This record gives sequence, structure tokens and C-alpha cells, in this order.
Amino acid sequence: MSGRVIAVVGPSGVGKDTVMAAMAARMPELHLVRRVVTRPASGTEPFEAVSDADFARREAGGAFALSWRAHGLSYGLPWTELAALEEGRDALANLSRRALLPAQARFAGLRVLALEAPAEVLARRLAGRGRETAGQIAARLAREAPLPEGLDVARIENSGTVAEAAEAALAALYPERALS
Ligand SMILES: Nc1ncnc2c1ncn2[C@@H]1O[C@H](COP(=O)(O)OP(=O)(O)OP(=O)(O)O)[C@@H](O)[C@H]1O
Ligand SMILES: O=P(O)(O)OC[C@H]1O[C@H](OP(=O)(O)O)[C@H](O)[C@@H]1O
Repeated sequence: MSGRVIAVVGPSGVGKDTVMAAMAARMPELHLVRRVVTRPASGTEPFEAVSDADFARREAGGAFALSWRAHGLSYGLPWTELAALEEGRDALANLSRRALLPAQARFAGLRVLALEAPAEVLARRLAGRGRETAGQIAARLAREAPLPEGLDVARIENSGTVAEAAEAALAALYPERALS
């Protein structure tokens, strides 16, 4: 049986990586997709940091199931990170909202987990994370990307605790889990 890709989306600072990690901690059979990003390595997300040239080479060689550009960076989901699907495991991937339509075309049965939080919460979190400059943070907060119609979307608020959001996300995606 094949697992499904769960695209985790939402504005910068909403807590995608944080909530994904909390979900996988509660449900270890979930696979966390390690992205390839043209950004220096940082502590907030276990991505693979590559140069622009390395990214371009791998993209041209067909190494990515999906790739996109945002914030002046390039992002890729390597095919090798999706092997867990063949074992029947679902895979959680942090995606751009603008990559959802190509993702739907690429991944049969795509599910979407859309995290939400008020603008002032996003601003506070991005400042607290300290990964971007003030100018970069302002650009991230100004970025709008409505979700395309017709997707299978679970919307979850992440303005309370991480644990609350992770539990709510798992309950929405796996309602049968609450019964076992
Ligand atoms: N529920 C929460 N309560 C308090 N802090 C949170 C919560 N969720 C996330 N954070 C914090 O907010 C910051 C942003 O979280 P995270 O990096 O996971 O967001 P993101 O959506 O992946 O952002 P980006 O798209 O910019 O990578 C981090 O410092 C994280 O620790
Ligand atoms: O605004 P949208 O298009 O939804 O997202 C754009 C990109 O920004 C975030 O990445 P990160 O904060 O650089 O890790 C998302 O994960 C996505 O890749």
C-alpha cells in the first residue's frame, strides 16, 4: 500500500517545521521529508543546504519530485526522501503554497495541512527565531499566497501551544487514531 504526501503550508513563521516535528514525535511512522534548500544550514529545520550550482545540477538531473523558488531561495523535495511512501508510510513535507498545484499533479492523494495564526503572532515568532533580517521578515510577512481551490485541506490554528496544534492536526488527518 502506498502512503500519501501531506503538504504542510502556511505563512512564514506559522510553525510548519515545529508542528511537523511534534506530529512525527507523536506518530513515529510519519516520515519527515528533508528538503534541499539553497540556504546556509540552520538549526530550525533539518534541511540539506546546497549551493545554487549544486541545486541546479540536481534539478536538471531529475533528482527532485518537486521544486520551487521563494524568498530568493530554491527548494527541492528529493525522490529519495519519498521512499517511505512505498512502505505505506505518509510523508510530511513543508511546501510553498504556490507549489500546491504542481504537487497535486505529482502526488496522487495529496493532502494539505494549512496552519494558521494571526499576523502579530507571525511577526513575533519570526523576530524571535532570528534567522532573517528585519527587511527579510517584513517581506515574508507581506507575502500573500491564497490556497488553490479543490484541494483536500485540513486547516489548523497554531496560536496556542505546539502540542495543541500537533494533536489537532493528527486528529484532523487521522480521525480513526482517536478511536484506537
Ligand atoms: N505554537 C507555538 N508557540 C510558540 N512558538 C512557536 C509555536 N509554533 C512555532 N513557534 C516558533 O515560531 C518560530 C517559527 O516556527 P517555524 O520555523 O516552525 O515556522 P515555519 O512556518 O516553518 O516558518 P518558515 O516558513 O519561515 O520556515 C520558531 O521559532 C518556533 O519555535
Ligand atoms: O509563502 P509560501 O510560498 O507559501 O512559502 C514559501 C517558502 O517559504 C517557506 O520556506 P522557508 O521559510 O524558507 O523555510 C516555505 O516552506 C516555502 O518553501
